[in-house]
Amino acid sequence: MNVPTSFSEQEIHQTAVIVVAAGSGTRLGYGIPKALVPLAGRSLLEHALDRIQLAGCAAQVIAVLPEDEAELAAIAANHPLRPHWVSGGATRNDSVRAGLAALEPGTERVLIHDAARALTPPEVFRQVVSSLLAGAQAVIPVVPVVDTIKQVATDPGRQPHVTGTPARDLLRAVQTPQGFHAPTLLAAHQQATDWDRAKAEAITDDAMLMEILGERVDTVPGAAAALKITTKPDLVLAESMLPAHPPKESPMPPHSGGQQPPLIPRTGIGIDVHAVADPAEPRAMWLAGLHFPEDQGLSGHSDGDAVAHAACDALFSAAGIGDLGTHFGTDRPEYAGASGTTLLAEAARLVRAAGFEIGNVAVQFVGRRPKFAARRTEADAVLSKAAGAPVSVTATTSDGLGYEGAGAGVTAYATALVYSVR
Ligand SMILES: Nc1ccn([C@@H]2O[C@H](COP(=O)(O)OP(=O)(O)OP(=O)(O)O)[C@@H](O)[C@H]2O)c(=O)n1
Ligand SMILES: C[C@](O)(CO)[C@H](O)COP(=O)(O)O
Repeated sequence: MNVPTSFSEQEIHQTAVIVVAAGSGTRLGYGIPKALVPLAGRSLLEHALDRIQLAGCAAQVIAVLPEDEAELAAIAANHPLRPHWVSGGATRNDSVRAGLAALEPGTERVLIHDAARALTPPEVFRQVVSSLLAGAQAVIPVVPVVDTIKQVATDPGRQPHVTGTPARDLLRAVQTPQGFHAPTLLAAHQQATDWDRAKAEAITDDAMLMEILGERVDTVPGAAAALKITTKPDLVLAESMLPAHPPKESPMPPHSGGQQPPLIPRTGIGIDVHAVADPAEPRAMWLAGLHFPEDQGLSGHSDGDAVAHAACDALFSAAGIGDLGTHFGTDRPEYAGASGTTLLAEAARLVRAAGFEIGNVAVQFVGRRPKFAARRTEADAVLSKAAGAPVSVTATTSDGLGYEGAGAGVTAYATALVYSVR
C-alpha cells in the first residue's frame, strides 16, 4: 500500500486519535507514570504526540492521563498539538472508554494508540487512516513474529504443557495505533459494558472486541520502532533508535528518523497601565527598570513599572501560566514595592520552570513622560539582564490624546515569544 503524505481537510476533521497514557509503568519500575518517563530528554507522551503531529491525519487528539497527574497535564497543555485530555481508569480498557467518551459527536474514524509505543512512526498512523478511508471497519499494524509460539495449558498444580504450535507464518504481533470506524467501535465497547470481569479482562486490545463481535479486522505493516516500551531494556532499545542528542544549545528536541516536528514557538501579549501618582504624594519614577529622578512616579502596589509588568504578563501569556495577578497579586505581600526588574527576573524563572526558553520580549510604552530616547539602550540592557533574554523597549506619545497625552498615566504593550524545551 502507498503511504499517503497528506489528507484532505475533511478527512482530518473527521478523524481522532486517542492516546492512552494512564498506565502506571510498574514493569518499567521508575516509580512515576510511564508516559512521564524520559527518553532522550523528552517524556514518552511528548514523543508519542510529536509523531501524531507529524502524521497530520487527525484534528482531534485526546490524551488519557492518570488521574490528578499535574505534570502530564502540563505536558499535554504545552504540546503544540494541544490535545484534549481526560483522566483514565484502572485498566487500559477503562482508559480507552474514557477517551471514547470524550470524542466529538460525528467523529467518523478513531485511532487508539498506546503512549507506551512512543516512537511509532508517522507513516504507520497514515497507513491506518488510509486503510479506514478505503473502507476498512477496523485496521491494525502488525509485524511478523520471530519466535516460535506455543499454545500451553495451565492446569492447576502442574507444569504448563504445550498443546499446540500455530503456524508461525500466519502469526503477527500487534501494535498500535489501531484504527476503527468510530460508531462501530463505540457500539462494540457499549456491548461489552455488561460482560463479567473475567471476560472483560481477557480483552487486551480493541481489535479483539471487534473480532468477538464478528467484524473483519484488516492489517497494515507495523514498524520495529513501534515497540511497546514495557521494561528497562525496551527503553534502552528505543533510545538506540533515536538519533544522537542534538547539541545542548539547540532549542530543537530530539526526534526519530531524522524528522523534526516543526518547532512552533508561542507568543504572548501583556498590557499594563499605571496612573501618575498624586503630586501631593511624591513617588520615585521607575520605568523600564530605570529611575527617572526628574519625574513624579507611577502609583501601584509595586514600583509601578508598567513596562516591566507588561513584559511579565507577555511572558506568562506566552507560556500559558496565568498572569501577573496569579504570581504577584496582593495575596503575595512579599512583592509589595518589588522592583520591575525583580518581578521580570522571577517571571522569566517561572516561565523556564514551566519548560520554556525565552526568544525575546518587545515592549512599547505610550506616555508624555519620562523622556526616554536617551536611555533606551540602558533600559534594554537592564531588562534583558533581568529576563536572561533580549528585551527591547520603544516609546511613543499619543499626540496629546487621552490620559497618556494629558500626562496622567502610562500604558505599556508587550509581546513575548517562547519555545518549549521539554
Ligand atoms: N489503566 C491503564 C493502563 C494502561 N494504559 C495505557 O495503555 C498502554 C499499554 O499499557 P502498558 O504498556 O501495559 O502500560 P502500563 O500499564 O503503564 O505498564 P505496567 O503494566 O508495567 O504498569 C500504555 O500506553 C498505558 O499508559 C492506560 O491508559 N490506562
Ligand atoms: C494494544 C496492545 O499494545 C497491542 O499489542 C497490547 O495488547 C496492550 O497490552 P497491555 O498489556 O495493556 O500493555
